[in-house]
Amino acid sequence: MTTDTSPRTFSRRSLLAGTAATVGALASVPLAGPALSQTQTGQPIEVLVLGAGMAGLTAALALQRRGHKVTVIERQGRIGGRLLSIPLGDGMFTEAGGGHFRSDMPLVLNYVRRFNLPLLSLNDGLPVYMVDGKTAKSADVTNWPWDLTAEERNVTVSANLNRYLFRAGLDTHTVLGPDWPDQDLLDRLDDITLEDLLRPVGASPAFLKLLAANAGLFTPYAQTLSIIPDLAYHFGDQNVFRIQGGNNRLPMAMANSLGRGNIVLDAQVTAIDQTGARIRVGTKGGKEFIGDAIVSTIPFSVMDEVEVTPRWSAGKARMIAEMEWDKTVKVIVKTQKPSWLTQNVRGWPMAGGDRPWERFIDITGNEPGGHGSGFFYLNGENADRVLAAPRDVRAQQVVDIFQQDLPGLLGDVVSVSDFAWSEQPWIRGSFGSTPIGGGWMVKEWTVPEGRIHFAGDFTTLKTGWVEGAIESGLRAARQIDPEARPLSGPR
Ligand SMILES: Cc1cc2nc3c(=O)[nH]c(=O)nc-3n(C[C@H](O)[C@H](O)[C@H](O)COP(=O)(O)OP(=O)(O)OC[C@H]3O[C@@H](n4cnc5c(N)ncnc54)[C@H](O)[C@@H]3O)c2cc1C
Repeated sequence: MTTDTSPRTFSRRSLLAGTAATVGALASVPLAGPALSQTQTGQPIEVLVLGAGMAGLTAALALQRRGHKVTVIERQGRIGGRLLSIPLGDGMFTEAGGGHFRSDMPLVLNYVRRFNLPLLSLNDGLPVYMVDGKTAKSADVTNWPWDLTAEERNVTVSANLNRYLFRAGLDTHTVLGPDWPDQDLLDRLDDITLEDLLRPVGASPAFLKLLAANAGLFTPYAQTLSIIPDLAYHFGDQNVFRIQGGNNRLPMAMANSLGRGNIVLDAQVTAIDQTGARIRVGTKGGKEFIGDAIVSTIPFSVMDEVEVTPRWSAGKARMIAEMEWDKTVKVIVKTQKPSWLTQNVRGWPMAGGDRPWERFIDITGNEPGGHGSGFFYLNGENADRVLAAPRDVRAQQVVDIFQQDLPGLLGDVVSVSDFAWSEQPWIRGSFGSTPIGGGWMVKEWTVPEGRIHFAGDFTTLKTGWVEGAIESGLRAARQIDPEARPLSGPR
């Protein structure tokens, strides 16, 4: 067995199709080797990091800084995972994955600052809603045509939500803390949907529909535990940013800092064996790596393609099998101008409704180029409908429905395309989240499996957010070396 750490080029390549599934069944074999891989002797060890997304790169940098030898093994021919920027021409970029950061994301912003990356400012939402066949602008709050209660009238969706969360004993600040939730809250929020939480404290069905139009149609039916941090980001802070030239510049900067020779691309991990004194990792192309500890950021949605020896413990096998993954299709639109601004409509989101287009997000902000830029966000049945349509027309169909519903809002459309997350073989989904009653996973994902430590935004309640990915990478690094730190900024 050899450890291959030879430098690779970072060229894009077509994605490999998945291998035959090798499902890790319930464990019957006890794990060999030490329970934790941390160097009790204080000596540097060799760590294999699986996945070159934000979680993996965070862990790798933090461990390298402590003197450990780190090799990042990445399935794709590119760095960044779900930070994936796509050029739109005229110097503009859109984002297939992570699209924006907020000023209440200290870990992300500190890395952005550390690498001196320029930020664009975006507008937060001043949307138009189309719900139950009725249309109203968010700005015209006094004239909303829906059957809201007296106390829900004349205030925004955000203000209503924050009031209801307060009544339910929550708020959009505390829930973003690293130690949230405590056991009592976890037990309370585990078995209920957001609707179950908000209806008893006064939320009307009409308000819940508007909330869904703003935050995604799945929102009222999601498990409260996993949706609350998501709502806290969307409704707790109004300062929205992205990186000029593409959010993918952040993981690229981290990869450069790590040293490209420490990252092996086009290497799909298919086997992990930790029965021996050292861990062995095999890839689809026949490469083999040896190390003392693993940080795995491989999304659980594709973990069935990895053969682990010994098999996963019962808890890990159940968590991997039961975590729920969204599909999410983005329909990407470039327009001649951001003409919606003249109609007093803008931002994240710019339009929301119970329509097949679901939500349009305006990410133009102060990006140079002069054009308008945005994307439709489609999940669940809306994503299914797009995915079932012929590939060459499916994105345009979404735009056509929107143009009929809200004529003139987009102005002249220059280009339309789509990006479907369920079609990416390296993840086969967009966001992983805990199902109703899945609160037990919150502890499970923090417990290492022998010498394998888990990271990835899906191993946090900040799933679907880069802040969660970074938090998880630091957690895994500290399990290996308690002194591991980010490059700068808060712990
Ligand atoms: C549609 C969408 C919109 C989003 N919007 C936002 C947003 O506005 N703001 C925000 O902060 N976040 C957003 N996010 C979330 C953000 O993109 C993620 O939190 C973050 O990029 C996840 O990083 P990660 O390292 O945890 O996982 P990933 O980036 O998924 O990294 C996992 C890596 O593992 C690799 N891998 C998979 N299998 C193997 C294998 N067998 N062997 C080796 N490597 C493997 C993958 O190729 C990938 O590079 C969005 C995500 C999506 C999908």
